[in-house]
Amino acid sequence: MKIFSASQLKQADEITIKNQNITSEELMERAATQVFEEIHRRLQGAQLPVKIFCGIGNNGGDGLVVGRMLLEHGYQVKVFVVNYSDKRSQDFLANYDKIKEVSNNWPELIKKEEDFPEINRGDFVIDAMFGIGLNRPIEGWVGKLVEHINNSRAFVLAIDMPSGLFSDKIPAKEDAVINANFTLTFQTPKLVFFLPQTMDYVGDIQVLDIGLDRDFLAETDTALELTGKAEARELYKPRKKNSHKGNYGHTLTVGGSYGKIGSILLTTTAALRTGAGLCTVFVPKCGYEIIQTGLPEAMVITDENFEMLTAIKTDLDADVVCFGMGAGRSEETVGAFKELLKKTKKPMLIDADGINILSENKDLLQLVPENSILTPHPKELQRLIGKWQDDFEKMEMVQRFCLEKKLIVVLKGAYTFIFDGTKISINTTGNPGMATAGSGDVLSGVIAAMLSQKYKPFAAARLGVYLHGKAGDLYAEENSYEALISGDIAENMGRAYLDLFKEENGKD
Ligand SMILES: NC(=O)C1=CN([C@@H]2O[C@H](COP(=O)(O)OP(=O)(O)OC[C@H]3O[C@@H](n4cnc5c(N)ncnc54)[C@H](O)[C@@H]3O)[C@@H](O)[C@H]2O)[C@@H](O)CC1
Ligand SMILES: Nc1ncnc2c1ncn2[C@@H]1O[C@H](COP(=O)(O)OP(=O)(O)O)[C@@H](O)[C@H]1O
Ligand SMILES: [K+]
Repeated sequence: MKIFSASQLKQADEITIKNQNITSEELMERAATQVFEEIHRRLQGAQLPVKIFCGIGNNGGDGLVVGRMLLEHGYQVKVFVVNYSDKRSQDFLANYDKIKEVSNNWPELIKKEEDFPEINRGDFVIDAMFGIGLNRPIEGWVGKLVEHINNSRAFVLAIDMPSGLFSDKIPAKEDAVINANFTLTFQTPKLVFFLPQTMDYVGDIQVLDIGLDRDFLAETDTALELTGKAEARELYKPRKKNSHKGNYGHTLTVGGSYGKIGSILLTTTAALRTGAGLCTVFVPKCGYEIIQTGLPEAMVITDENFEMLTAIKTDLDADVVCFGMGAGRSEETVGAFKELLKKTKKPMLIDADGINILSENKDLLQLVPENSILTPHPKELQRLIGKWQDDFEKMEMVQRFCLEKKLIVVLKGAYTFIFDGTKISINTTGNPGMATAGSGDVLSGVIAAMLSQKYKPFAAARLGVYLHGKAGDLYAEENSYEALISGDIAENMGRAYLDLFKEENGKD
């Protein structure tokens, strides 16, 4: 699913109005009807106090329409107009009149702090103050109202966006932003829903298809895309019946050190579970028995050194080399990595200590084969590219790094972002149970196996990250977040593949 910017969405609104020969008021009615239907489906007529806070722009207009429909369906509703200015939008005004026609329960104006209503914990609050039109921080008494709503601990549903969130920048620490439990957003999720600095404001997300012009949406290019089930399914390449293990590539996983052989064992197990044809592991001597016993399916070659990697001597012409997990950063290992880089020509997967070595020896970056994939977590990324002011600057810095070095970066997190210098793909699977030792090692094996099965690097990263998260989700559904250990992710790769082709009421 594409992620459009606020200006692209405004353009989409205009083109839709023109091409479908409707008024903007009709489009608002259509959008807000969807919001109403979703709320009605969830509340089922429950008589809890519903308090709707409407701004005076089109987000407020949506709130008025929802309020009217809830009143018509017998809900216990109070609509408030947060009257921060007199510049009411036309569609707001039209709906302001309409709500007065259906009930004597007219909207109440809020003009100052003294007008704030009481909000109780059991209330259902609808935030329709600001949407994608917010262009400066919420100030004065309106900011205080945001605080008042947040402090109430009522359930808060935001229409389109939580008020106070910008679509293209991070609010300052002191800015007032609604803390929503749930956000019903129009047509496309907004980028800020996925950024570490802003994702907590949004709560659960549901996207409502409000029928904006299909051609415009299809033809308009966006750098940003979400990878959900539909996209992952598109990326998947079925196996040919007439095939052999050579078709699915030979993966060489290189890593481990004394006390950290488990990491490379996890990586290689994951690579085999993801479909690598053959796997060879290169480890220090101390890893020999551990790997042979723990994973009889893999072949093992050992370094001359017992505890760490010192020279990666092998004639194997692997389809993909995956380096770094548990490798450590000793001088000898840095030297071994340098030699490995010199002789590797195909795109590699570099993780963990591999990334740290590159950060400490930036000259090695020029030896990394084009289109290789780096899989840092935020700390590793910072060591590699330096500090950023905020998540927007971080994205720019990563894209620049990818372009300059011709690399792909998989930035791991609650939402994992995949960068290739021009496109950014945001993953939708995964859960907090995956915040556990070794889940990154498993991811390296998964993506390496995708490369060995001849997926193009960007696709390999997208599908690999999606399936890795899905495997974690399927395990957690039955066993809890807490009990998940990283080996479970590898064990559940099979279910993640099968799930690609399961229908779930058309949703992914
Ligand atoms: N046809 C359309 O344009 C549609 C728009 N829709 C809704 O319209 C919203 C966008 O509406 P608007 O563009 O009217 O903008 P908003 O309703 O988000 O904001 C209202 C206006 O307040 C002003 N403003 C911005 N920041 C402010 C601040 N800190 N303090 C005081 N005033 C401030 C701006 O001039 C802005 O236009 C979307 O988020 C969505 O909810 C939906 O009804 C779907 C259709
Ligand atoms: N809260 C979360 N939600 C979703 N995925 C998560 C969460 N926390 C961690 N993950 C995933 O788990 C993996 C952790 O990788 P990493 O930090 O390298 O761990 P390790 O070094 O222990 O292997 C990444 O793929 C990341 O996206
Ligand atoms: K809102």
